[in-house]
Amino acid sequence: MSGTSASLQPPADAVTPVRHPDAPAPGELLGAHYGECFGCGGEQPHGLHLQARAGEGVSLTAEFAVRPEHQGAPGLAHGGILATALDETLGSLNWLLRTIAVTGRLETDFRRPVPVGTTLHLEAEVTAVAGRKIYSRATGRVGGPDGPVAVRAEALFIEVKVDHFIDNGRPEEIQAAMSDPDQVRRARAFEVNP
Ligand SMILES: CCCCC/C=C\C/C=C\C/C=C\C/C=C\CCCC(=O)SCCNC(=O)CCNC(=O)[C@H](O)C(C)(C)COP(=O)(O)OP(=O)(O)OC[C@H]1O[C@@H](n2cnc3c(N)ncnc32)[C@H](O)[C@@H]1OP(=O)(O)O
Repeated sequence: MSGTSASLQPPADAVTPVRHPDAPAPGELLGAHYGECFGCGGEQPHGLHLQARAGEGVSLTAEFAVRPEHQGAPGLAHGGILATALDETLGSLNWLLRTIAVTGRLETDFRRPVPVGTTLHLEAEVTAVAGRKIYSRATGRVGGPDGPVAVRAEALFIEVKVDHFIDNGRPEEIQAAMSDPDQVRRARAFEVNP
């Protein structure tokens, strides 16, 4: 990684991340955090349909199948779409901490082009936690889970309360989400983070 900015360096008092005891077991699919999510939602026809699987510790893997609708240059994935795949993968890590958090900063390196028709094999881990700040990194490989690195990212996520979404989201979608008891129960349970 070249030239990561200072705000992505954990402070001296940062602690090692701790996997929540109720986190999905290694190998288990995490499932979508919201059905309409562009990154992971099964009900989002335009989305990436990324599926993340819990790894050991506070890590996970995910796969992104690059389709023709993801092109930037002819036959190649758009860089912003690849950044989205990285963002979603990194965001999914917070599930293992049982913390609700949003992306504050995302720095991405694009090292190799990613052709349409290939699968991007992603892996991500939380590296440190300092108060509400969650530091993480991810890589995406082509040609298999051990293939060459095509993209890399480092990120800072910031923990938020459920009210972050209620206060800022569009009322239509918030009302729909709040009428889904599973969504509300899960979000509130994560907020308490016992
Ligand atoms: C019932 C309804 C249910 C709805 C819930 C549904 C589902 C919920 C479940 C999970 C969903 C969660 C996330 C989705 C998961 C994956 C999707 C991919 C992730 C995303 O796509 S997510 C969207 C993009 N994301 C944003 O939409 C964020 C916009 N943003 C803000 O909303 C604010 O900006 C916020 C909240 C981030 C902070 O605001 P704030 O007022 O709470 O706190 P503050 O500003 O004090 O920052 C605290 C400390 O972080 C440092 N800090 C902040 N930002 C920094 C930066 N950029 N660089 C370096 N340091 C930074 C400060 O410097 C300070 O540091 P210090 O404490 O040392 O002073």
